[in-house]
Amino acid sequence: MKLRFTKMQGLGNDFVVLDGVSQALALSPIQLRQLGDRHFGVGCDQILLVENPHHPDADFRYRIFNGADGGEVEQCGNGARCFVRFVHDRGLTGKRTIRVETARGLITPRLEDNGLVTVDMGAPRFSPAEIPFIAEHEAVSHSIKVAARMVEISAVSMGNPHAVQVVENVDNAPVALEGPIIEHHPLFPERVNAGFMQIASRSEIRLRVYERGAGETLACGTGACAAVVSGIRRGLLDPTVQVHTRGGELSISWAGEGQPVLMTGPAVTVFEGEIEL
Ligand SMILES: N[C@H](CCC[C@H](N)C(=O)O)C(=O)O
Repeated sequence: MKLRFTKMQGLGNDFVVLDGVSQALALSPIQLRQLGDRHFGVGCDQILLVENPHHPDADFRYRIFNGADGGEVEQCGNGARCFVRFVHDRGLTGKRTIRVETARGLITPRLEDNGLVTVDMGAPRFSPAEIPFIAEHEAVSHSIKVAARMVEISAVSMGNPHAVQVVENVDNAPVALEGPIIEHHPLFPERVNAGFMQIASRSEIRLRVYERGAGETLACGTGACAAVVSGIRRGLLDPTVQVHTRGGELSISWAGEGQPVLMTGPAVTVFEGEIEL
């Protein structure tokens, strides 16, 4: 079948975005993997499928599939910003603040006058069962065995699971070695996104994320949220933090337990295309 798509990126985290509102779309895992393949398909970190909502309070539903394995996941921060630009630029809504149904609840992105997008990502969750993470109790951090060493990680859910560690310098952090080991760690039954955070100051971090089902990406929006939240809980960060990723900057704010995480950053349309699947 011939499929029209829009290629987008948020800080270099790139997406194939599909309009499931104007047309009914149902793609198989094989077709999703083909879309995500950078050699035999379009190529992207994630595929975003925009649909009409099921939830009565939502304007849209958006589903997220990791490009490398076609697996459906609960949340995507950079994708949420691209989603807003997509529905706005395609005239699917005249609203600038949108209620969006995701697999793990409602989020509220807003298209700002300056072209950036601010997303209320909802409140982070820390209980092991909600991550999910196999642990006796909730804690700010847990020591887990990774290769030949013990690593202190903070387990956080932004709807999707994150394990964040603090490193001296992200440029020489063991992302390639430890990322896949943490992603597939037996203590994370649904796998996990592995964050490597360098504390530059109380209001600035540098971050690299080895993403579940995608490998290291140039930026990870939910990873930035999880890193800032874990840094605040460790007493290392203030409530508003500039996050320097390899793809650019995000601003993340969190006022504390039970409060939503706010993320602000860019969303860019790269090109429109058509592919025979
Ligand atoms: N790989 C993630 C989904 C995409 C998250 C990321 N691209 C973001 O911007 O939050 C997961 O499996 O949970």
